[in-house]
Amino acid sequence: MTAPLEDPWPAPRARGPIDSVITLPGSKSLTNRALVLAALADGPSVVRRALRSRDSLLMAGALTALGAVVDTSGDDWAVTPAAFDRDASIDVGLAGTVMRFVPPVAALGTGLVSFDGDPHMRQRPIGVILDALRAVGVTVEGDALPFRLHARGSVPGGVVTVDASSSSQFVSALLLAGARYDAGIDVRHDGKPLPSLPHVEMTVEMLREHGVGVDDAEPNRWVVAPGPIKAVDHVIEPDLSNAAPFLALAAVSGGRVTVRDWPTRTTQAGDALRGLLAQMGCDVSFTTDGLTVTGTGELSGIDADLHDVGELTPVVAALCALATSPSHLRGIGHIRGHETDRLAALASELTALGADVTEHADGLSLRPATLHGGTFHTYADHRMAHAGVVVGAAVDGVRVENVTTTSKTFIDFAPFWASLF
Ligand SMILES: O=C(O)C1=C[C@@H](OP(=O)(O)O)[C@@H](O)[C@H](O)C1
Ligand SMILES: C=C(OP(=O)(O)O)C(=O)O
Repeated sequence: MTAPLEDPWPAPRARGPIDSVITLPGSKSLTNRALVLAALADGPSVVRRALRSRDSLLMAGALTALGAVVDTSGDDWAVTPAAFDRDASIDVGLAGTVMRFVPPVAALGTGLVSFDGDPHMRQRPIGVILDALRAVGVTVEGDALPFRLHARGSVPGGVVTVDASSSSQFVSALLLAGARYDAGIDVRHDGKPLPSLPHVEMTVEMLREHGVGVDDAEPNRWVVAPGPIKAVDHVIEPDLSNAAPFLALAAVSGGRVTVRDWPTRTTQAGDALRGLLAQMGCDVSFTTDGLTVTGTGELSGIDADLHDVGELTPVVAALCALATSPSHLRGIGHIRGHETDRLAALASELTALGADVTEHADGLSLRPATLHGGTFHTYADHRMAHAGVVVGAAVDGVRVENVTTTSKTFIDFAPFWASLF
C-alpha cells in the first residue's frame, strides 16, 4: 500500500529543465470504445494495453453487470460476449463514456437496467440520448440520472434526429450499438455545430474495423447498417490527451519530454497538441523514441478555436496563463458540461493564483500576469488537476486539492508526475 497523498498536494516545482522519456497509459476513449464493441461482437476478443483507470474499470464493470465476461486481471483484457439477460444496476461514476455509451447497449438485453453515478454526474447532459432511445423504440424512465430502461431483447432502430451540440458522445453512443438494432440506425444532428468531431471519427473508424457499414458521406448524418459486429483484437494507443501536462512540462521548464509510441496516424483529439505547442513556441518533432517536445524558453499566447479538442482546454489554459503574450481560447462553451464547468473553474482557479483571465460564454481570454502560490481546486476533474500541476511546475507554492481525482484516467498520476522532477 502506498501512503495517501497530502491534500492539498504540494505540486513539484521545476528548478531546471526537465528531460524525460515517458510511457503513458492507454487512451480512455479507445479503451472504452473497444470494450463496448467487444461486448457486442460475434465472438471473444482481446483489448491489449487497455487503460486501467476509474473510467475504464467502470466500463468493464457496466458490461459485466449486463452479462458480458470481461477479464481485467492483466494488461490485456479478454472480453467474451454473452446474452444481456438480467436486471442490472450500473454505476457510471463521472465517466461520460459510460453514462452515454452503455444505455444504447443495455437496451439490446432483457431486463430492467438502472443507472446512477457521482453527485456531479446528475448535472451532465444525458436527456438527448434518452429521448433518442425512446425514438428508436426503447422504454426509458427519467430524463437525467438516475434513470432506468426496460430492455426487451431487441431495438427496432431507424432514423433519429438529435441535437448533439452539447456532446459528441450522444452521436458516438448511438452509432456504437446501432448495428445491432433491427433496422440499424440513421443518426442526424440538428443544432449548433457538433463539438469534438475527432471523437465521432474515432467511433466510425473503429466500427469499420469491426466490419460494420457506416455511411458518413453527408455532413451531420451517420448511417449504420444493421448486421453483426465482428470480433477484433485492439492494441490501445497511449492517451494523447493525457500527454498534455507532460508535454506542457517541457514547455514551462525549458526542457525536453518525449512520449513513447506516439502514433503517426491517429483519430485521437490529443494529437492536436503537436500544432498547439508549436504555435506557443515549442519545438515539436517525431524522434526514434516517440514524440519530443522541447521548450525553447519562450512561451507565446495563442488565439485558438478548441471546439474539436475541448478536452485539451485545461492544460492549454494553464500554459496561456504563464505565457508572455495574450491568448484567446474559443469555441468551447460545451466544456461547461464536462466533469465540471471547466470555463468557470479555470477562470476562478487561475485568477486565484494571480492570472488575468476573462470568462466568456464560449471561451477564455488570458493576458500575461505574475502568478503566485495558493490552493488550486479541482472540482473532481482530472484535467483541472493537470492544469494545477502545470502551473505548480512554474510557480512557487501551488497546492493542488484532491490530486487523486486524476485516477479517472490515470492511476497514480501524482507519484508519476513527481518522479519526473
Ligand atoms: O467520445 C469520447 O471518448 C469523448 C468525447 C468528448 O466528449 P464531448 O463531445 O462531450 O466533449 C471528449 O471531450 C471526451 O473526453 C471523450
Ligand atoms: C470530458 C471528459 O470526459 P468524459 O469522458 O467523462 O466526458 C474528459 O476526459 O475531458
